[in-house]
Amino acid sequence: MSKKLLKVIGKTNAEFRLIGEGDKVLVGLSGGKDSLSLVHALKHMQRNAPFDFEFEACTVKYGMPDEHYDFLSAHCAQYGIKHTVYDTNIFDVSQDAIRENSSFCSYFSRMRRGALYSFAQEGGFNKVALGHHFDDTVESFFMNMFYNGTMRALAPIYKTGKGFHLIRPLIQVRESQLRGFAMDNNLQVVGDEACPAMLKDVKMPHARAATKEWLAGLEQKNSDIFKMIKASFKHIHDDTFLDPERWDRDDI
Ligand SMILES: Nc1ncnc2c1ncn2[C@@H]1O[C@H](COP(=O)(O)OP(=O)(O)OP(=O)(O)O)[C@@H](O)[C@H]1O
Repeated sequence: MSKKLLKVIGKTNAEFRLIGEGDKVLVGLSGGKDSLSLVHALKHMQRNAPFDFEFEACTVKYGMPDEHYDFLSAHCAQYGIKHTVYDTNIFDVSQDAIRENSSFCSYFSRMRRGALYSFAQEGGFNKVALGHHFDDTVESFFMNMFYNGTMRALAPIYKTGKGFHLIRPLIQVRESQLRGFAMDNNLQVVGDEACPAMLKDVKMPHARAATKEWLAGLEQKNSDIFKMIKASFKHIHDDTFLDPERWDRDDI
């Protein structure tokens, strides 16, 4: 893993106090480049950080036909990472739960999150880590603004109310850095074939793809744009908007 990538992850960990002494962390491992990078980054952190923590990985299996994660378990075993494939019937249940042409992405993501949380609770983990990166949070920010009418991004850490925190150690890493890591190391990654929606006759989510494309176009014209967005995410003047709750009336 490049020093630059590890430095960003270490800095994020310190800045938002994500993982510390005595933590027991469960990593949601899809097998995609992001969560695979995450387990390797945590392995590095475990060897080098001045604090001790435990972590293991869990892959939620949807119960689709031909859904196998043996190579992922073998990969984890090779690097001494404990990995569990958590069997669910999410795919079967979804046949009734999702109407044709309705939003499947949020459904599967919600169900998957529920399964991961159950596994975390059963195993006594105090943190659950996901592989979201900086491009994800920027896309979510603009999608929330353009399609949901809210200003929110993806939090680096939050308390779930289920007895553990959800953390995103890669939240300041660019997606291209993770793609580079996977390619440089010839990692076999799980792609879209692991997405249950691929087997269903439902609408594909265009909003994220469109937002990604829009941002890529902007970055082509101004290569500093993501640096500027990151700076702006750290300098929020929340009393300059139109939300009355953000105003301190005594101050005006
Ligand atoms: N089947 C799964 N089992 C466990 N965790 C998962 C699974 N699918 C996704 N996750 C977790 O949720 C995060 C966000 O999921 P999403 O589908 O948006 O992934 P992604 O952006 O394609 O990332 P990745 O490259 O890790 O698949 C992943 O990075 C991973 O930590």
